[in-house]
Amino acid sequence: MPVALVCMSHSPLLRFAEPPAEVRAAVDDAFGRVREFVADYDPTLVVSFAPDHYNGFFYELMPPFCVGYEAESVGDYGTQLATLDVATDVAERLAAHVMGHDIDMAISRRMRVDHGAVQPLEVLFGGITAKRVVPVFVNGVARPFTSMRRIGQMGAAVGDFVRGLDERVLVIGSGGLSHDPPVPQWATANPAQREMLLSLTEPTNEARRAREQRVIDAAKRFAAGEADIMDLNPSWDEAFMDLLASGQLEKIDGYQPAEMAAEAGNSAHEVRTWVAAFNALAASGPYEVIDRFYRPIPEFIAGFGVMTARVAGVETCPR
Ligand SMILES: O=C(O)CCC(=O)/C=C/C=C(\O)C(=O)O
Ligand SMILES: [Fe+2]
Repeated sequence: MPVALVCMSHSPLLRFAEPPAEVRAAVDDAFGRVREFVADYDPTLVVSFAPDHYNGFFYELMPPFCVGYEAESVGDYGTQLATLDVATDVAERLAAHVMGHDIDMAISRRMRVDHGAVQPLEVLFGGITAKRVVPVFVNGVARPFTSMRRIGQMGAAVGDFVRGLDERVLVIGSGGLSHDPPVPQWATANPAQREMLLSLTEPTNEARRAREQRVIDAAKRFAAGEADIMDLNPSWDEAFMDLLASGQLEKIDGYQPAEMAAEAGNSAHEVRTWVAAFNALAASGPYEVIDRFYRPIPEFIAGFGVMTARVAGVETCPR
């Protein structure tokens, strides 16, 4: 059955920063095109590969990837607070399928997702309960990271399952590209931050707002050239998107975590979701990229990209 793909950056600053009008218009334009692509395709099921930012997954127990059988959002950065319409039966079968193909997929019967998973659903569907979804967490912030090759294999195993479904599946990859927002790192975290990184202690509204304000303030300083965080790396981003567009996914297998962080920032590991999504699509055959957008947007602390793709030669549009 048909498979289509949307990969897109997310940003906690989407509602809290004002890039130059021309940049905001270009992003809105790209979002408009991707919405049109998805509306034409009219998926019956979404498989969403998304990272988390210590709102649902913590160092107490940090899997490289995990399928949610049930999921609720935490409502961070003004995103929707709701229970997702998880296709539990499909999620269970997906986990069993990939585990049967030697991928040690973790599962959660009570997954929490944050803006990383929620924003694409909001942008594409106007809300997070609009479509049946299978959420797949992919660790993109917490060292150590599994190899990029393994992420590709996981994505391919998911894609192998998906192509056997009697559904119109949209795979989403959320996050990336080059960026280095102020997500605490265990090695340099203070005791209070380590407590936060370790385990879920439900933050008060006040604590959550303070946590968010720290990121919003950092973005303002970054856009003014005053923040002590890594620059965006448009050439790294374009080279990565070139590889995805070329179909040579195996060339991404060799990306090394330390080099990724050094060249593109600590949160560049979120591109793992894109790699999983493209490999899932590629399991259905050679694909073609339909649309590609990229802008380095310091106000969002993000090399901000959007790509859409579908299996080549297969008419995914019902009209
Ligand atoms: O609250 C914290 O300390 C974590 C900060 C955070 O959530 C930052 C998120 C950044 C992104 O999602 C991103 O730029 O991809
Ligand atoms: Fe993120």
